[in-house]
Amino acid sequence: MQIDREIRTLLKGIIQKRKKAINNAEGPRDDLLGILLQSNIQENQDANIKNQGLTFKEVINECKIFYMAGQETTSAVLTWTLILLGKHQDWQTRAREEVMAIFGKSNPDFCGLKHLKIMNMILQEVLRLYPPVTELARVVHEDIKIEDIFLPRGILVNLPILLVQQDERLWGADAKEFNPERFNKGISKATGGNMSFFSFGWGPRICIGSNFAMTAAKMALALILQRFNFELSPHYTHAPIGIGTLQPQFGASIILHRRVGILVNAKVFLGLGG
Ligand code: HEM
Repeated sequence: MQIDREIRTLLKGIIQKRKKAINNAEGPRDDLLGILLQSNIQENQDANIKNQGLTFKEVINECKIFYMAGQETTSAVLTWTLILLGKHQDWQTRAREEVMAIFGKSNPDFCGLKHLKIMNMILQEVLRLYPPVTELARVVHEDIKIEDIFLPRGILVNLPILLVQQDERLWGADAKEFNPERFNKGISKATGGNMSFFSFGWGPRICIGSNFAMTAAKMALALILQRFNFELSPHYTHAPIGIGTLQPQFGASIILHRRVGILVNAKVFLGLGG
């Protein structure tokens, strides 16, 4: 695959540059790439810890995973949030009022983000309706019976996140509608204790970046809400498609109206399609 080759070449260049900097006692060592490389350097230097550190290939793979798992997913959530808030102006207003009450015109900070309850409800609802990862797969390693379902060893089980999270039997008649209010009293109240909301996965392999992703999404959204009113362009066509992550197939045209001073209109194009 050409894209894979290109990504690897690109990453190799970045990694080798950093490795050189580390060898010359320059550049940070305590960020993610620095830590991964430290492990690779030890693997190469110390024969006693062979196979305990990361090989160069593994460092490249980790960088790839973190980019794909971290960047694509969070940007997809932000895209869907802008689409939904562009459509549901009442929730956009509520979110902005909350942001202005907490931060005013100051830059949002980490501490204040924790108090954004309405925004949290909105993001949960976006994650429920448009989970960036739409399904998970698990291989069954030994025969197992779950209630009256028998799963033989070796089969592949698909966990359809998107379908479960829009199932009327679990979420009620308005399951397919955008209603952040359902998360007003938290996730367990919204799910009624069912395992019906797992956009970040579940169990031992649950997403390790979920808090980081929520913080990044809240920060970006707070900055946007402070500065712009926005609406969906009349040209927007609703067509979610799963390619790696769940994306708006024809992109998301959003019309921004600057909030300070004279209103200045700007159009941004998010997601796929152009
Ligand atoms: C809204 C954003 C995100 C969503 C919806 C999401 C979703 C998921 C899901 C569903 C899994 C579980 C995969 C499985 O069980 O097979 C997962 C795993 C993972 N996520 Fe995220 N993720 C997000 C953001 C991030 C961020 C920001 C990072 C890193 C900075 C990250 C890093 C990872 C990693 C490394 C794993 C693999 C964990 C393991 O296998 O033990 N994710 N993510």
